[in-house]
Amino acid sequence: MNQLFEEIAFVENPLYERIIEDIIAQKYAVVEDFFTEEEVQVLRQSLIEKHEEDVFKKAAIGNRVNEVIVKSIRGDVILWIDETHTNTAENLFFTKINSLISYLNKTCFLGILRKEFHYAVYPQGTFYKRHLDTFQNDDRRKLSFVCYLNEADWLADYGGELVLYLDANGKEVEKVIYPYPGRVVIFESQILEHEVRPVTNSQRLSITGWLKTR
Ligand SMILES: O=C(O)CCC(=O)C(=O)O
Ligand SMILES: [Fe+2]
Repeated sequence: MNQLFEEIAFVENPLYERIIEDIIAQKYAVVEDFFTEEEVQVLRQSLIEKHEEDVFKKAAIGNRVNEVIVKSIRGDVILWIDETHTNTAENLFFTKINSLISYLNKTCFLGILRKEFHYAVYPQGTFYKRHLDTFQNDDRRKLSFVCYLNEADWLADYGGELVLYLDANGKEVEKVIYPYPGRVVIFESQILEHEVRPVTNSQRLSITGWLKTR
């Protein structure tokens, strides 16, 4: 009876199915409609308010217990989001993230138990050199998630492209992704090297995070 109930309760989600198919086929997914336009606006406002409070810190490399700040590698400033003290914007963000996680765990047995997310601001001239999102002796990050919160009139020539380095039958190819507002990129943290190219115009805004096994 219980089992029957669970089978009826599972509703296929076309958006999540598309994300899963793309990640299986190409190790990444780019989604334009993960959040609604209003949600993107609310999240962007939340980032801007917190950034104005001057609580962002220079981003480090290495994990949280072993971090160093190296501006020649990355120049963004970040603020970790505490899921136990969320505002309305962060609440709606985590509602969607949690729904994705529960879907992934049900359909792909990914075993995602933890997550971590931060706001990020890349001031003009900053970048994040080519890297992998996993650390030595720490392979808990499974999927990387980025949502861009730039202004609606963000142009391709403002820089700040995310470049994924893909393998095409042994040959490396670049997948260039522009940080247009609302765009979400999800990719395999342990496989895809990537970089953020220098930002040439004002500042580049985003939320970045990781779905982790423990
Ligand atoms: O903002 C992006 O497009 C990617 C950021 C990134 O690679 C990171 O924070 O590890
Ligand atoms: Fe990264």
